[in-house]
Amino acid sequence: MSEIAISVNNISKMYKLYEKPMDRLKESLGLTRKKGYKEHYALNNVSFQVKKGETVGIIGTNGSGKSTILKIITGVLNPTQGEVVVDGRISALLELGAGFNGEYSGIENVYLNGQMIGFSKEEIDAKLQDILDFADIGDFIHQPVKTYSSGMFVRLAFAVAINIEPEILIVDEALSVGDVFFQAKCYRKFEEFKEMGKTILFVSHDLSSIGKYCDRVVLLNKGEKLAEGDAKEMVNLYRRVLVNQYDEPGEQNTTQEETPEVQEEKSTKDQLNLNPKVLEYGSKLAEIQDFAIRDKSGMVTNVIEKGEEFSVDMKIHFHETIQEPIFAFTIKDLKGTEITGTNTMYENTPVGTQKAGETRRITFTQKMPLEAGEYMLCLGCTGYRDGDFTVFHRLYDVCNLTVITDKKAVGYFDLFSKVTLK
Ligand SMILES: Nc1ncnc2c1ncn2[C@@H]1O[C@H](COP(=O)(O)OP(=O)(O)OP(=O)(O)O)[C@@H](O)[C@H]1O
Repeated sequence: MSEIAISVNNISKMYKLYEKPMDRLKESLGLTRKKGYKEHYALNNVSFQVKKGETVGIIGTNGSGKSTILKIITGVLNPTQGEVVVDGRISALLELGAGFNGEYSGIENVYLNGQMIGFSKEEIDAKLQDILDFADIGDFIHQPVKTYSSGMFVRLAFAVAINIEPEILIVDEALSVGDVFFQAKCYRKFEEFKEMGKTILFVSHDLSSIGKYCDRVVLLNKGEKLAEGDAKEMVNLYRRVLVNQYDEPGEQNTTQEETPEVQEEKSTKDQLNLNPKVLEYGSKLAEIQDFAIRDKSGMVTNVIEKGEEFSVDMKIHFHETIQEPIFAFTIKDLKGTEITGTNTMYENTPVGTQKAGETRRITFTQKMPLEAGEYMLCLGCTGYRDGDFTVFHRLYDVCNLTVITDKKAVGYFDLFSKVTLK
């Protein structure tokens, strides 16, 4: 019996991107010899294997080809080149609701899905209760699925996918939808699956789950396999990709060798994943010209590990003499709630008088207590002029801050509890 559950061999997927819809029509009717399209490779010669019983993660930036490879493996999409060999019954959770018919009720869809994978009505009858219990969506199960919220959709799809006893489970991000309890239930099922020696292939942006569950990780970048290997190593490499610090082999670029000192001389903010729609506010008498988030080694990055030291720094140029400016940073969640933050006033760090034409660089260094997730960073320089509170410069949601961890906690932050047992 083969050791390999999934073998992806030199897979490429090319899309023709037409400049004008008419060009597509002309070509399909054979009316032109001119190539009116650009070739876009969603995947370019990608190969990897998944052994039976392994949990393998696929990571990569948006558009790197993660969903495309899963669709090709599950047969939803045909590759332009290459082949995929699968050994074992696959159950896949791809895009929301894929394989569901919106007009049918939840129950009808359970039967539809089961029969598509090759189960008889009797076999599905026997599994129905487990599916309904796992989905736990009450009477909605009798409603057409087009009336479901995305969370309900995922509950039902996941319940079907895992209760039909697949040998290979393929999941595309679905777990990020739905409430935390349901996610926890799904991850428990993941662990059960792993223990039963089943094969799991999953795509996620949640680097904590990748680190926790994957035996191995494939890192895709711009449609190509950049590397594959140990989860921690790949997550670290991915962090470099995220801040454009990964050099492709053969590129005349030395950023990978850069020390924090070399980075210092250049603009640091451009090494971060910046918000293109940053909102600015203030008189700009003092202007935030540059900033950075750094990990404990001093590397500029948007990704920080929970519990590790990190720093936020900014470079401020003073266009006018200002007495006692206040430098501040705030971390918000994606809903805009201020989670934490501080400033030089709260930290009892008097800044003194800054003369017109001067530039200062201020660094806040602290441990990251926040729970894994996505946050936004805001920066500010304020103060008092003639007794009135004045905003000199504020940058709202200037960049994202991703916190990763393989140690979970409940809620927004970790208490870092010490546990004693007597
Ligand atoms: N039908 C299509 N026509 C043209 N291009 C497509 C099509 N589907 C996908 N692509 C392109 O293929 C590339 C890979 O897309 P894919 O959805 O696999 O990326 P991904 O890594 O899953 O991204 P995300 O993290 O945003 O889900 C992207 O550049 C995308 O724009």
